Amino acid sequence: MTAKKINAREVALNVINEVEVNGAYANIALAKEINRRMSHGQLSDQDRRLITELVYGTVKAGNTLDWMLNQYLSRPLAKVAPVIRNILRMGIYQLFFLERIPASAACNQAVELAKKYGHAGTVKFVNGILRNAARSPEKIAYPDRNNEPVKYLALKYFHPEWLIERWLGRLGLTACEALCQCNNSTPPLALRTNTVKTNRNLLLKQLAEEGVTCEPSVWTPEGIVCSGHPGLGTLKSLQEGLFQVQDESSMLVAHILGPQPGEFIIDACGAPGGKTTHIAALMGNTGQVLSTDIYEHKLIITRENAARLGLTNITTQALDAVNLGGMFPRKADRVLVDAPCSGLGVLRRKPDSRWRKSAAMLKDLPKLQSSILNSAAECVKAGGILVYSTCTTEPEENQEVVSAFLHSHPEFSLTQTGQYLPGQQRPDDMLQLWPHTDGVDGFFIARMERQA
Ligand SMILES: C[S@@+](CC[C@H](N)C(=O)[O-])C[C@H]1O[C@@H](n2cnc3c(N)ncnc32)[C@H](O)[C@@H]1O
Repeated sequence: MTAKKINAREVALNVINEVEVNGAYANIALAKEINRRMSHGQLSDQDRRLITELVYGTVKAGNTLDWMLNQYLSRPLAKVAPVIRNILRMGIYQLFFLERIPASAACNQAVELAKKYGHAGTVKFVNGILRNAARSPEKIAYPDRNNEPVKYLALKYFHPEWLIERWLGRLGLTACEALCQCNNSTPPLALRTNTVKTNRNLLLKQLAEEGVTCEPSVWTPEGIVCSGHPGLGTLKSLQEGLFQVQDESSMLVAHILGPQPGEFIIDACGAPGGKTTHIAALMGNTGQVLSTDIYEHKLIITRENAARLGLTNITTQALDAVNLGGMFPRKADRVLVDAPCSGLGVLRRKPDSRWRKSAAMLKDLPKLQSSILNSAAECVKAGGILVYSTCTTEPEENQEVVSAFLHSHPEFSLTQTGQYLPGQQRPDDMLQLWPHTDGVDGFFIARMERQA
């Protein structure tokens, strides 16, 4: 029996609708749909690539596509039915951003979808708008870069204006533009060698044999950066626990914490265990890492990772980290607080994440981050180390949380965090990494020491 031929654009439309109408996460909804169709043999590699490109592009460029469509519409786009709106968005995305797709194909396919999901009126409407856009692309004139930089950057690079306003004020136009550009690029896949089972050279060799194009990371001694690879799930080296997927900047955190064999270490916001398993490996599978998280279902993944990597020095406990201090007072040699944060340093990882953030988060999160840090700090022994990290770029969640903590905790002092980097050291007291200047995920790390 031959597998039913599927329409890649229709699959993409269904995923985009899931994201827009039901609030699904684009990467999860897309992976689910692709896996389901692959298992039924319905998708070629070419289909898979086109669907991914259409979903990621349409979701990521949402604001710009709506602005573009409004240049050709005589009524507000918001009044158009969601499914038709998404057909239009996907159509105009192909017209303006996917050069290899002929305009006629983009229009015809959109019309076919409108026939299936709309009525005679909507078919005419979709056809009219997209053919007009294809005929008159000059109607799309971006705001002037120097006179209206916020609007220009927001539309040109698909970012919310509130975020551009923030970054523009702090970074200036050139750097802000570079950051936005970087947020639209595909990040490389980074792997952390599991040093309990192998070493980086051996793993590089095995990965090459498995068809992975990769090279050593310059940031950490166990990091590997891949520029091409087959499906991760197919790699024997993954099943054998020879590596953990983890971005290079995230790998720096455990090095800066500096775990030693035999110690007792608490990872206060530990799931799904990227840093927990790194700490445990740096301890040579000795001592104990207590990895806590508020969600038990996430700790299951931590335990699965630990088992796959062959690490037996990890225990997990579901708890609210704001209560940690009373539970393990002065018991730990080192404590890591990898706090829940806005994630503004990792926007390039998920196409819809930039549209899920709000300025309000930057008011609410610091309160939780401070409560967790204050409580977790009580677990640190005299002479012990406390590290606070986030994957965001915003001072309210980073420098300001740490400064307020240090102000109210004179028994802790900041050590020069940049000095503890495993590669090239830096003079920074608190370390802020940026995608556009450092080429890694945006990350913040501060290392503190308890005197008494
Ligand atoms: C940035 S993620 C941690 C990532 C993890 N350290 C890693 O490297 O894989 C933050 C974690 O904090 C957890 N979390 C949020 N609020 C918490 C709380 N009040 N107490 C403990 N964990 C919390 C979240 O469930 C999330 O897993």
